[in-house]
Amino acid sequence: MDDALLSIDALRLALPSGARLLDGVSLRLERGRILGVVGESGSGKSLTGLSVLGLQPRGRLEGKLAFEGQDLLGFGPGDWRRFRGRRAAIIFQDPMTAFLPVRRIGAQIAEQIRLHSLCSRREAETRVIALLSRMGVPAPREAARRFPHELSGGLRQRAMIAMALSCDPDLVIADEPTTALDVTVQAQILMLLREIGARRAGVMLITHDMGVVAQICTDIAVLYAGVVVESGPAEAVLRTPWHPYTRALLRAIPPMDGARPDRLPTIEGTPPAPEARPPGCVFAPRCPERRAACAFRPALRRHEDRSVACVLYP
Ligand SMILES: Nc1ncnc2c1ncn2[C@@H]1O[C@H](COP(=O)(O)OP(=O)(O)OP(=O)(O)O)[C@@H](O)[C@H]1O
Repeated sequence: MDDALLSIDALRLALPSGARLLDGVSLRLERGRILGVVGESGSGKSLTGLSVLGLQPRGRLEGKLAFEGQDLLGFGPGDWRRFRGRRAAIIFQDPMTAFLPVRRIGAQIAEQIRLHSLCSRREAETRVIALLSRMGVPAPREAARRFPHELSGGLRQRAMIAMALSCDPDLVIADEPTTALDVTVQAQILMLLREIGARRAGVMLITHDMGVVAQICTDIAVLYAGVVVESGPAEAVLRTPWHPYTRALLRAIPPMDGARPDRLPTIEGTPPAPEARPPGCVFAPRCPERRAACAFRPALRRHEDRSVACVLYP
């Protein structure tokens, strides 16, 4: 039995229309590790995170999705209610999506605490203040009494992280948690994520920012068109990327020192969106046959053409 905190194997998600959004995602996350899930827009990062919490769009989800060896695909509504918040929590990019706009922040976090643990209203309120304070929210008592729109973006984000951590989840999925924040607040949020990892929880950090990944991740999984094309310890993937797509992603980061190129290299061969692929077309990011022809885009004719993938027709 696989005893990883989270183990995903060949996960596929297809919409009723037949569009394949995830095409074989495989990754593992151990306790105390921070796994950076990277890839360009539309590669399936968020859907992978949402699937772990059973929040993916309606469609056919196949493969293996296990939490501490327990099969998540067999979960019923009651299992998901107990699992979400208590065992696993998600932090979104936009905290306004996590909070109800018409209820005070503190009341919403307290409700989450009371949903998963037997404690009085007063105990829950005390825990909310402690949590907000641990997240570095100044004047936490006052902040708890505010409505979401009355807090700055950075404070709202911390309040959402406080809510996500309120029941001490073993797994935290952070989906672009710092994208909308200025660099100082970004650094503080990354420190918080690092602390969560240090407390033996597992963190899945979904981002397109390789700089963030290099700063705090212990492991990396690179997604491309719904498939993990490369994964491994962060240092190894960053230092000696194996897949051409990973290499292209790293080349696209603006250099911090030395002369800047006039133009950053772009990534050729962005795969067509799943819904745009013709029926029967197989997307093969790891095609071992280097001579395989790609009929979809002229730029992708061969692997040698700096392309990162090929699309094969039956
Ligand atoms: N609810 C949905 N219904 C239909 N298609 C969807 C839905 N959610 C996402 N998709 C499609 O699935 C693919 C992967 O989306 P996903 O949001 O996981 O990408 P992502 O890698 O997180 O991108 P980004 O970095 O822009 O958030 C995209 O082609 C997207 O259009």
